[in-house]
Amino acid sequence: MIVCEDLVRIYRGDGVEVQALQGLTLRVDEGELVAVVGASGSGKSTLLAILGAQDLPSAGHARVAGRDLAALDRRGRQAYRRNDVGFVWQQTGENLVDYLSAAANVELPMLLAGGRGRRERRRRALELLDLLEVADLADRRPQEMSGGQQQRVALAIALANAPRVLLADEPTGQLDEGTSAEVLEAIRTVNTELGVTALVVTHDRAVSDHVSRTVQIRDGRVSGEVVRHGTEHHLAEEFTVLDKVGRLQLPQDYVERLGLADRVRLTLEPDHVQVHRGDSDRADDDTADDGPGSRPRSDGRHRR
Ligand SMILES: Nc1ncnc2c1ncn2[C@@H]1O[C@H](COP(=O)(O)OP(=O)(O)OP(=O)(O)O)[C@@H](O)[C@H]1O
Repeated sequence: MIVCEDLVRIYRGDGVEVQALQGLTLRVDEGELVAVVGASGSGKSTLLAILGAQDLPSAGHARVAGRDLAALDRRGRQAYRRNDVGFVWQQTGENLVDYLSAAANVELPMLLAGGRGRRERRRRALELLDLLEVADLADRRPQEMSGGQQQRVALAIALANAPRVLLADEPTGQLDEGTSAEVLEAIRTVNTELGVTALVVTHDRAVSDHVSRTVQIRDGRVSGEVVRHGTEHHLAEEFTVLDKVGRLQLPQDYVERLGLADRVRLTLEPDHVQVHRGDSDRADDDTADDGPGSRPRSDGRHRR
């Protein structure tokens, strides 16, 4: 449903060049709920602006719901943004028109798209508000709601025209921890109940608890992925750069988690290299048939 291939976005200005995306590749299947997590400045908003057809990549391809975003003209972009994707932004106030009730806010995108009568618009608005557990607030205006309630209404607005894809930029950025968890669960509800493919962009790593897959980005490219099985988190892979002389930098969380320090032990396997703590036991110490070129023991002494 979402395919990004080698996306590059370079901002130029005042003789300075910023490479916000540096070859980002990402696939999200239909019906998936995926989080993109990265520190400030890692390129999250740039990615979302491209996926939202508000910006174009300097190089690479982006396809959403079967549409090549670079090929859309102005009308095509408008239709895409109105019908194919729904957005939720960080600023709770930005998602809602402050002088309209929650229900009228949800009806507005349907009114702009045309095709649905007044009763049908109202029926759908109430149905969506009900799914998001804010049906009792249908007649309230934004300032009469909490931040979490506003984000639930914002989700209903984003889904009003039944988009195939939901894009959320830091949807919990202004909320406390508990409310954030509730809003992320609400996104999960619409993902499972309506089958909408959802991409949530955030700096909050706790999002991994609420999505099936978390993609990490660093310096404008994908640096790793966490896949969730039930309550278990499995770090699927992490990418790093090997320099010309063979040095590589291990991710800090790997170093901390495994207590790697100073001297580490490398073992060459047929198709990969393992990295162990320098003081760890060698699994094969007792069984290995020491051939020529015996390796140093973990205590630094040679076997023979
Ligand atoms: N219009 C622009 N002109 C120049 N540089 C920009 C522009 N927009 C973003 N950048 C730069 O591109 C890089 C990526 O920015 P981006 O906003 O995508 O990051 P982000 O991960 O969303 O950060 P945050 O979490 O702080 O919003 C940053 O170095 C930023 O300064």
